[in-house]
Amino acid sequence: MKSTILGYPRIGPRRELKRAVERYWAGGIDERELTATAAELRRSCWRQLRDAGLDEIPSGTFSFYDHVLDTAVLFDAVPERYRRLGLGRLDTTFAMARGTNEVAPLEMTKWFDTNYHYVVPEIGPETVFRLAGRTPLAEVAEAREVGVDPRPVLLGPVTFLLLSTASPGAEPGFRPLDRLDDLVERYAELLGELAEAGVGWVQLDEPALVADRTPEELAAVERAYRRLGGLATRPRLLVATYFGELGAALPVLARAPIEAVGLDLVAGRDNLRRLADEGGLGDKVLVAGVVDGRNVWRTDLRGALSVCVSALGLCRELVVGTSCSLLHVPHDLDLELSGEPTGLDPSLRPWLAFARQKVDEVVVLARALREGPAVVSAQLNDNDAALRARRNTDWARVPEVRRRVAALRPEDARRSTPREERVRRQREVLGLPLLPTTTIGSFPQTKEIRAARAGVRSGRVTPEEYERRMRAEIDRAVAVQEEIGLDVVVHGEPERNDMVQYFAERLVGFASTEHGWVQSYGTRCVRPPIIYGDVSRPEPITVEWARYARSRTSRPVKGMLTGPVTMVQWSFVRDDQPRAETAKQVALALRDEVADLEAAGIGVIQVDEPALREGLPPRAEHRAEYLDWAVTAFRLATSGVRAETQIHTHMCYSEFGEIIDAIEDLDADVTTVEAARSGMRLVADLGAYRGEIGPGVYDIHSPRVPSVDEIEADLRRVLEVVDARRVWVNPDCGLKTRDYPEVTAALRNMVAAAERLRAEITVH
Ligand SMILES: Nc1nc2c(c(=O)[nH]1)N[C@@H](CNc1ccc(C(=O)N[C@@H](CCC(=O)N[C@@H](CCC(=O)N[C@@H](CCC(=O)O)C(=O)O)C(=O)O)C(=O)O)cc1)CN2
Ligand code: MET
Ligand SMILES: [Zn+2]
Repeated sequence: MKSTILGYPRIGPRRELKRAVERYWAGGIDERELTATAAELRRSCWRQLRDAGLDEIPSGTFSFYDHVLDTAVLFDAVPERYRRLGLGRLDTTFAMARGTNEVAPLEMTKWFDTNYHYVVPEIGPETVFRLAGRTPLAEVAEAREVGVDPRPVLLGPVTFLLLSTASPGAEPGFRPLDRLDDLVERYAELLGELAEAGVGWVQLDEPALVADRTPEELAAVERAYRRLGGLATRPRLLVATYFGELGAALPVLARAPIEAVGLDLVAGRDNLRRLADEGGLGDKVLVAGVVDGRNVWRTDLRGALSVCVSALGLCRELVVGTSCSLLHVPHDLDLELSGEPTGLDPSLRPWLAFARQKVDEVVVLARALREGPAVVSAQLNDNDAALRARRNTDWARVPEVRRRVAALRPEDARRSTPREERVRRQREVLGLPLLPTTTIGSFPQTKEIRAARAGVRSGRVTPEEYERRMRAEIDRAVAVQEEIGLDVVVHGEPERNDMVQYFAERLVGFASTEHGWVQSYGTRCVRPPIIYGDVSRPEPITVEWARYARSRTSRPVKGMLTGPVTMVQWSFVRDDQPRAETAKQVALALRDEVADLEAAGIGVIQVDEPALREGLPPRAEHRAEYLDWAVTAFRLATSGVRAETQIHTHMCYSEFGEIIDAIEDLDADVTTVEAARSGMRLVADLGAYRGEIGPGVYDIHSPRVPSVDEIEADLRRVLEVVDARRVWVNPDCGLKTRDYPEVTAALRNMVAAAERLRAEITVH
């Protein structure tokens, strides 16, 4: 009985990788220096896992940007337009991720239901799969240098193709999965080389199997693993699944000619029951994912042990593992300085485990199984005490918050005036032109803004000086918008470190970290807050900033909040009550903020819900329940306002169709969504949509400035489907990652495009 993890964070405990990559992009260091930093990070990670006593250590979980992109590059699935740039491997990879002046980047989308984004590979009939590099072998050699014989991790071929999109030139019926057999041959080649290098085990990740899959897709899984399992020389194969229940894919893997299956026993609690029903794994190894890779709570070790014990009879051998890669949790709890003003509350610390601590947990569990619980009794008792303290604490429960939630009535989640009447009244008070222009909220987070924030934390900048600088930033953002002629103005969010963390720091029930960084995409990271207790709002959060912005312009100012679903989804949530309950508490805190903004004369209020789609469960059977509480939470937050107050919401993802009814159900007056980055595909779903809608016409993820013609063409496509009186003109998302010069140029073009169209449309 051994211990393992499915993957480890790669940005480095101090975000060393982020800094190095961004310096490389800026021309500050060369490729040699960048790769040296990366190699050192990998080595120190392996040493740490080795010293922790982890039995089976993964390799190949490092990436400069994204592991799905790396898989595409490894198998040479590089679209011709990037190949033509004639760049080296690393720069080609970065060009695919970020674009260049000549070529737009590949699309990027959410990795299952997480806040991690992957780069979407483009696969067509023309793609020639070829083993274009030997990174997995090189990393094995590197790990061996520090005394670790690793288990290379590869994204499995089925998940890789299911996550890919058809290349633009492909015939309408083509699906990337059609290319499975060709791709599997290249995996076979790689497995052969790894075997030759003496690699004992390889992990193939197939998380796509926890979503609903067609019989045809399951047949593809069967075919792929029959082929790979049937190779004469190959390492033993672990097929790892995570983020939920395997369902019908479980028997397929159970009978495949592979040596081990990884099951998520945290998000997929039902996996074991199903496995028992199917008669177990036979002579296969089970990697039992009992330590949660998606949350930061300390594992209930005795509970996890009993899960493992109940699984012992279902497999030949059990390996204790994490439920998924630890990519989704911060590096190391020990980096948090408790007691400092910004630090983690010391009383929370014994309840928590970050990646490094989770490694210790799997090691302890494996020892307990191997040698009996007595040998780790000290750890088990310490764990009991921490869990007991958490259960019995009184500061996580606030009776007033609970009473308020219990007293909610259905009408609290309903606006008192029907949409049509609201539209009429809002039109009167706001007096906006046809095709009103606006932005999504944030303006560039400049170096100066971040330095000011770092300064006020360290005491080098006084709070008064900080406030003065933020007001100056608001002045700047407002002046730019007025000068360009945007109809609904925002304050620009300079005072926010992050749209979730900023609110979390000001709400009771949330804790924030100093170093708890988690990769979101590429070099961009977030510090997800920790919801440990009942949530309430001690005082107004955004009102003074909004009021200030309002005093600087005669145009309507849009107040800006992060919605309850997103606050929950992008935080580490408490696991002692349903998410729905937590979301209601957050919603009520936001409802008060909405009311205060309205009272301060802010007539347009945006409540962002970019995580609404992402939270959708992978299996259809769980979706209605999720959408029900998610929609209710949003409505609780927003429905307390007068008919004249215009509620906006914003979402930045492209798969709009699937949840369009739920979005309609939010009953927001205006919804702005991502569209440009995904080629305005969502327009197809808008036919039946009744609310006002702003499909993004400017892809903010790229430094490219869209031309007036381009924006106009995108708008025309929207106007073919949606009545002009319901169309707004805005970018895909906030502008915080961009610079002022490109933002000004792009917004100018956006306003010009709106003006051109207004001039030709007559509305009756
Ligand atoms: N939580 C969340 N999830 C999201 C999004 C989002 O905005 N928030 N947007 C979507 C895309 N994801 C994104 C995730 C992160 C960032 C982003 O810009 N992150 C910043 C960090 C933002 C932040 O927390 N900033 C802090 C800390 C900044 C910092 O690094 N400070 C320096 C010091 C700065 C200096 O002296 O100049 C340091 O601590 O070392 C602040 O501004 O205060 C980054 O990685 O660079 C953007 C998009 C989806 N998911
Ligand atoms: C990821 S959605 C971002 C919404 C937020 N209001 C912003 O503009 O940054
Ligand atoms: Zn957005």
